Formats: sequence, structure tokens, C-alpha cells
Amino acid sequence: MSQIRQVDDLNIESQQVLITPRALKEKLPLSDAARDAVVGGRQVIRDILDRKDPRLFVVIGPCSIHDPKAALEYASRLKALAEEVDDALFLVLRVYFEKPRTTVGWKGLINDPHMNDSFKVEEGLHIARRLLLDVAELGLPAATEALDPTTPQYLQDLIAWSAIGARTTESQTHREMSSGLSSPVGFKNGTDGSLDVAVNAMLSVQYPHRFLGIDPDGRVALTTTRGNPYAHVVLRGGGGKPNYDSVSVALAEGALHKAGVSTNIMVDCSHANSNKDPSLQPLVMENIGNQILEGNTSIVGLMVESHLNEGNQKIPENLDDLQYGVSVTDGCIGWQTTEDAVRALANKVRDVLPRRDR
Ligand SMILES: O=C[C@H](O)[C@H](O)COP(=O)(O)O
Ligand SMILES: C=C(OP(=O)(O)O)C(=O)O
Repeated sequence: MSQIRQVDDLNIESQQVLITPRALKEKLPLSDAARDAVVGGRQVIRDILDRKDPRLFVVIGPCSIHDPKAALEYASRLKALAEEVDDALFLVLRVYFEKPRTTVGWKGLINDPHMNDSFKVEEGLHIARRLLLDVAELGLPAATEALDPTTPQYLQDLIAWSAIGARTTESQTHREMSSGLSSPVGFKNGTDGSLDVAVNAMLSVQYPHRFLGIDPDGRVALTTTRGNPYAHVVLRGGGGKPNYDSVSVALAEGALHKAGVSTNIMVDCSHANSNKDPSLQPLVMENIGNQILEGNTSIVGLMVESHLNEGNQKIPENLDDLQYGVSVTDGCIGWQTTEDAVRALANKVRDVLPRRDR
């Protein structure tokens, strides 16, 4: 009987060594203007989480980035809107390069920048870093999902806020990584709606961890973290039900309080909170505004999926057929709706925010 004698790499087809984080940063260095945007953005978010700044922070932008040109056009529009509502809301651009898939699908610009299964990851890392620099140089803070545990070594210096997604909040690897992130971090509740996984993540992330990571030269390194004091939960609904309503928010606040972790809550207006119907997001935003008017003190931030144009599209065979400024992952609200909903939220909460009980 013939046996396979090989015992390792049976299912590995190939490996390709990539540019190191240090080399990428040398090629695309942080400018002073970009540094100001990152440092300033993180500080405002920390101040909001510490209740020193009464504003709400709003992570808003495309579900995923596939076209840096459209992303920059969106960023410059958002910058103008951010200045307009600055007294009530702190807008942070959603710049998601890594997509966690329920099963399979396009995994985002870093993984496959040409959207044709060519997986030019090194090019993806360059494009991502270039775009984050351009966004920061506009003076806009950026938020991203930290999905691959090695990616932060390449990009985290340009990130003001990070998310751990619903599919990875329960993962020890992601909790460990988050304990070393330089930015504040939001943990989504589970896709089944379970808050426990996010509460447990909060209990874990505040502590130092030791784990295998990579160093700036791409070498495997025992990584010792300090713990991240700026973590909070993100309610995104799940299991077919939303959890942004006042009862769900109060229950979440109670559970966080009982666990002895931060009761700061962000509400994701998309995903299961809008039953994946992007046009419902403004209703969620309106509801959160009403909860704040009615005295809620735990909600500190919102997430909104928005693009230049509404809806979404399948990635076409021929990329020339892509519609400009339309999401290729989850559906988004378009720009006009975005402006209207953000202005409406700012107008609703502007006067009450400074008087919120802390
Ligand atoms: O936000 C994006 C999606 O909801 C997430 O990546 C899962 O997408 P999928 O269910 O289409 O794979
Ligand atoms: C994948 C996302 O969300 P969630 O983890 O809540 O599904 C996302 O915000 O892109």
C-alpha cells in the first residue's frame, strides 16, 4: 500500500516573502500632516471615551475600499461635512481594506487589489498605505477593521480607531492583537447577536498578553503587549434581530457594568441593525438621536456604511463594468442621504450633548 511520506505543508501550495513593515513605511513614510491627523484623531476619540469631550464619534464610509480614487473623493466630501458638524459630531472615515467573509468571497483590497483572484497582496499593502496617507493628509482620521493579525504592523500608525468584527470578537488571537493596538478598539457583538463574546473580549483586551506576532522586520517575534485601555463594544444586531433599541442598549449597559468593564457603547447602524437594508440606516441614526435626547448616556459613537452612490454591486467579470462609487460588499447609503442624516443627527443632539450626565 503506497503511503504519503511527506508530513508537513501537505496543503500548502506556495509561500511568497513580502515586503517588511519597516520597508513599506520607509517607502511610504508618515508625513507631519498625517501624524497630526492620527494623533489628533485618536486623542479626540479617547477624550470621548473618557467623557471629557461630549461629542459623538461617527465611523462612516464605504463598507469596503476597492477604488482609491472614489475613496478619496468620498474623503474630501466627508472632510467638508466633518467641519460643518464638528461642534456635535466627530466624523472618522471608514477605510476597510480587509473583509471577513461568512463563507467565501472577495477578501478586500489588501488581499486581492485587482479583484480577479490574482492576490497581489504586496501591491495591496502599498495601495492601502498610500490611501491612508492621502486621507490623513486631508486632515481626516481613519478607522479600519483589524482582521489579519499581521496587518497592523504595516498600517496601524495611520489608524485612529480599529474594529474587531463580529466574526472575530471571540478569537483569542484578535483579543491579543487588540491589547497591543495603538488606537482605541471597538468589539462587535457576535453575528448571532450575542453580547457575551464582546463582554469577554473587553475583559481580555485590557490585560497584557504574550503571543506570536511579527516585528517591524517581518520576523516572528514573541510580542508582549501592555493591554488596551480604550476598548468598547459595538452593537451591530444579530441572529435576525437589531439591538440598537433603548431596551437592548440598557441591557448591554447593565451587562458591561456587571462585568466591570467600560459601559461606552457604539451603535453600528448597518448590518443586522438595519437588516442589511442600507436605506434603514438613517432611521437607526434618528432613533439613536432620540435616545440621547431622552437621556441615554452610554452611547458614545455610531457606525454608518455610506458611499458616493447608494446600494451595492456584484464584482463584474469585466472590471470596466464596475459602477463608480458603489460598494462591492454590503449596500451603503448614497452621499445625499449621508449628508442629510449626519446633519439631522448633529442638529438633534447639538444642544443636549454638553449637558449629558457623565
Ligand atoms: O460588512 C461586510 C459583510 O457583512 C461581511 O464582510 C460579511 O459578508 P458576507 O456575509 O457577504 O461574506
Ligand atoms: C464586517 C463588518 O461588520 P460585522 O463584523 O459587524 O459583520 C463590517 O463592519 O464591515
